[in-house]
Amino acid sequence: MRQGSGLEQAAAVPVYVVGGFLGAGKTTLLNRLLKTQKRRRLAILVNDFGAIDIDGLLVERRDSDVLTLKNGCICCSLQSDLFSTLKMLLSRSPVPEAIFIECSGVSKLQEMRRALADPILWQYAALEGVICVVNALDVITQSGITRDFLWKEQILSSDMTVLSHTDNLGKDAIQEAEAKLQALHGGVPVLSCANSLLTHEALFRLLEGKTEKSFFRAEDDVNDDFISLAWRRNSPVNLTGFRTVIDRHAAVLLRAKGILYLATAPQRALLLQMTGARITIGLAPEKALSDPDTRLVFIGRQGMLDTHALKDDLDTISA
Ligand SMILES: Nc1nc2c(ncn2[C@@H]2O[C@H](COP(=O)(O)OP(=O)(O)OP(=O)(O)O)[C@@H](O)[C@H]2O)c(=O)[nH]1
Repeated sequence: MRQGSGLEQAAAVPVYVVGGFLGAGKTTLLNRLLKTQKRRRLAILVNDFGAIDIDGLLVERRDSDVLTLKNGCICCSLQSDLFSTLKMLLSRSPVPEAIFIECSGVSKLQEMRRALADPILWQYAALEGVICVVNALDVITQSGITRDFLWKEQILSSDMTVLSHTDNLGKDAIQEAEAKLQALHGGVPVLSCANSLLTHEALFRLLEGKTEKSFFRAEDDVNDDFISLAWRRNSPVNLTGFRTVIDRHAAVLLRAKGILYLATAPQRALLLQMTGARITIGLAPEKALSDPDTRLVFIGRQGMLDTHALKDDLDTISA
């Protein structure tokens, strides 16, 4: 076990980056990995693109440090916050045994690599691997996302891709998705969430054996393509009105998530998840109840999602 604090430690703390497009399943995968790491003292750094911390609520480890960097992207606008948070974690006593960083869905993973390759930082916190979570349904249906520069950048900058949303797919469809990803990013392991190989041991072993990545050049301003709206309201929301507003803007919403209090059950905090056309509303984690407001984040592309119109529409929903 690692002893001592911060700068006196003998070996660098391993850092794992979990990236992937909006709603791909990064938090879900992270929770799954963390469950298998119960005995280790971990620090988890979660980056939410929106101004409200939702992912911090959804990471289930209670006995670890879960820190959130919100309202921007750690690969660019929040890079200095990333450094100061890592520095703070490394100066704790005892230091964490591993650090997981969940990127926002619009983070460029090559930029994350570049940021974490700082030679001073590397002595204390060394990047062990970059995992990119990819929604298998997007790969199979070749949805619009697969033509997106950022979607490809994230895959091409990773050491390993993990296919999510495979649970409702047959074996052939999963193999098709794996083959398409291999064709895009040959030589890099593709694991499926539904695959029994996806144990933490297998995953970490694969990351340890990774080959050095060739440098993938990212365009500089990809993150400027995205825009978010953080919407808060201190009274419950009428579900029919809410659905009408969501339907009106659905075509340009890439992602929506957050905590919702409905007029029909104002005591119950609900978790809204919307990725593409798929919307689910379920019970929110208990810790969400500490804040009685409805708080939602909506993400879309600049020039397509009209955040002012969306806000105006949301504000008019009756209780
Ligand atoms: N059926 C199924 N649903 C999944 C899977 N992975 C994620 N989801 C669902 O997809 C939605 C988004 O999952 P998250 O884990 O929050 O995705 P994310 O990549 O962290 O999202 P952002 O950080 O907002 O980009 C949630 O409703 C999840 O329950 C999967 O493998 N199968």
